[in-house]
Amino acid sequence: MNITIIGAGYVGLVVATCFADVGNEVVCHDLDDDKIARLSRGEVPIHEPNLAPVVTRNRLAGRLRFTTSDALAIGHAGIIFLAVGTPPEGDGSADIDHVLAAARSIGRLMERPLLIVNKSTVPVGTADQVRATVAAALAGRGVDIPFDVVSNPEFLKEGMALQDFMKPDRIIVGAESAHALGVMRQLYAPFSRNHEKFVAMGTRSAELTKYAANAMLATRISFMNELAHLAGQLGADIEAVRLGIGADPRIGRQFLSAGIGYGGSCLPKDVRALIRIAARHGQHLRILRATQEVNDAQQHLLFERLASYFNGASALRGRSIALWGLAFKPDTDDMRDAPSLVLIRALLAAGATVRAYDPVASGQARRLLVAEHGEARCAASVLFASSAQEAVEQADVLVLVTEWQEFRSPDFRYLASTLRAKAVFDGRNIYDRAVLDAAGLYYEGIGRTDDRQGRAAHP
Ligand SMILES: NC(=O)c1ccc[n+]([C@@H]2O[C@H](COP(=O)([O-])OP(=O)(O)OC[C@H]3O[C@@H](n4cnc5c(N)ncnc54)[C@H](O)[C@@H]3O)[C@@H](O)[C@H]2O)c1
Ligand SMILES: O=c1ccn([C@@H]2O[C@H](COP(=O)(O)OP(=O)(O)O[C@H]3O[C@H](CO)[C@@H](O)[C@H](O)[C@H]3O)[C@@H](O)[C@H]2O)c(=O)[nH]1
Repeated sequence: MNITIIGAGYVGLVVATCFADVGNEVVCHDLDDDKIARLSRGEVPIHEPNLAPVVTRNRLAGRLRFTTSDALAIGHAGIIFLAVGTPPEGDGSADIDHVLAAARSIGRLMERPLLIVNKSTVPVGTADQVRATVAAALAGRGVDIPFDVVSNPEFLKEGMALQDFMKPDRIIVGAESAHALGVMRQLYAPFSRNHEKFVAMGTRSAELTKYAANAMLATRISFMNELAHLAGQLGADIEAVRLGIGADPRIGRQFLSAGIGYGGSCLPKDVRALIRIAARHGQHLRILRATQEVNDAQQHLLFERLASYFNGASALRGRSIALWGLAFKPDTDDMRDAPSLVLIRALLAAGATVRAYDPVASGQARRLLVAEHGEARCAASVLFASSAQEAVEQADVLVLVTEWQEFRSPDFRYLASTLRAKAVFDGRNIYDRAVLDAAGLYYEGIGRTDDRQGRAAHP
């Protein structure tokens, strides 16, 4: 089939690549000249494991093309996916301007019947708005060309995007016509071979399903983070509790890891957007508000622990804090809503300096911090190290922020010899207190047995 994807970001590029890889003729369109130029000459602008070779083989086979021309993109296919950004507005509502702008272009340029498939995460009722926008543009041209609008939210995770798309748990399709549903079934047949993954419903249910899924995931995380505080105070270990409850199939093992709060481009923004959607309908989503409140506090936890360890935030002035990991999770360079930024901002405000290392996200982090603090302040306060080892040299303490594979088994004796205050704060519970004790390092995790939580710990 001929398919067009509008938006070549973390989602659009993966969707375009995977559809091309199963034999479709795909055109991927973006407004960003630089992104399209890089993609057209074979560069993949995001860090996503295993994506680059699949982009390359499909590009070289001629099945995957990139363009900034909306006329070319819209003329290419009978199926057009919208995978543009839906960033948060000031009050947390999802901004669907990019979605509606793409819909207007389609209405202005389409010359034949179309299936318009929305993949962006959008408020309930957006499919109806897309339909109205396209219809208005057609009416403005004085033409009547049939089209359908389908909601097909995406559930891929960054860092695992290719396999999530190629082997999805479910394919949610909200459609109001049997014809649209039939085309979507055919399109997704290669990804749904071994068991039925296709779940058909109305467009509004599909739109809500996306928010409901992310809200549930966020709530599990906040629940575990809140429980971790209790575990720490009671002398229990949240990691043991996690294993214990995760063994119950009604609960399941995934998304129970306590840490420094959920971040990324989706969970924080989608929780806030769903709260706003409900508020507009007079509903106060109590559970979700608590989820967000716990998460906001959790993102500040490591700073509070550090302040407490040094006997007060004012004692952080002049301290050098090493950070391992900047991205909101491993295997991505995405810094959107990364908890590391909350920690860095607080450390800089307290007068500390930061030595940060991330295998791939340092460039994005630097851009964001320079935009916030200016080039000179950033250069004076944050060193972007080129290795994990360089980050800890001359640092007082180490904070593990992102659980990249390469941080899992460090030389603790080396850390004990190089860290001036000989302390490790583990924001992801990946280390074993006994091993650090043996190496002569002070250890604090999140809700671990014997966490002293910084109480007068530093001599
Ligand atoms: N990132 C994820 O893991 C993920 C997963 C599932 C769903 N989503 C949802 O998918 C959507 C896209 O997310 P993303 O992370 O890929 O965003 P992104 O910011 O990485 O990419 C969006 C792209 O759309 C382009 N764009 C904007 N308006 C355009 C227009 N009118 N025409 C052509 N291109 C246009 C931008 O230039 C950008 O390259 C969002 O609604 C997001 O919530 C994201
Ligand atoms: O047990 C856990 C699991 C995750 N996290 C944190 O939660 C955040 C989000 O992680 P994850 O969900 O793996 O990453 P995303 O790529 O943001 O994916 C989420 O958001 C996407 C965009 O909507 C959805 O498509 C995915 O299904 C959904 O998992 C990260 O900061 C993680 O560190 C935890 O703290 N504890």
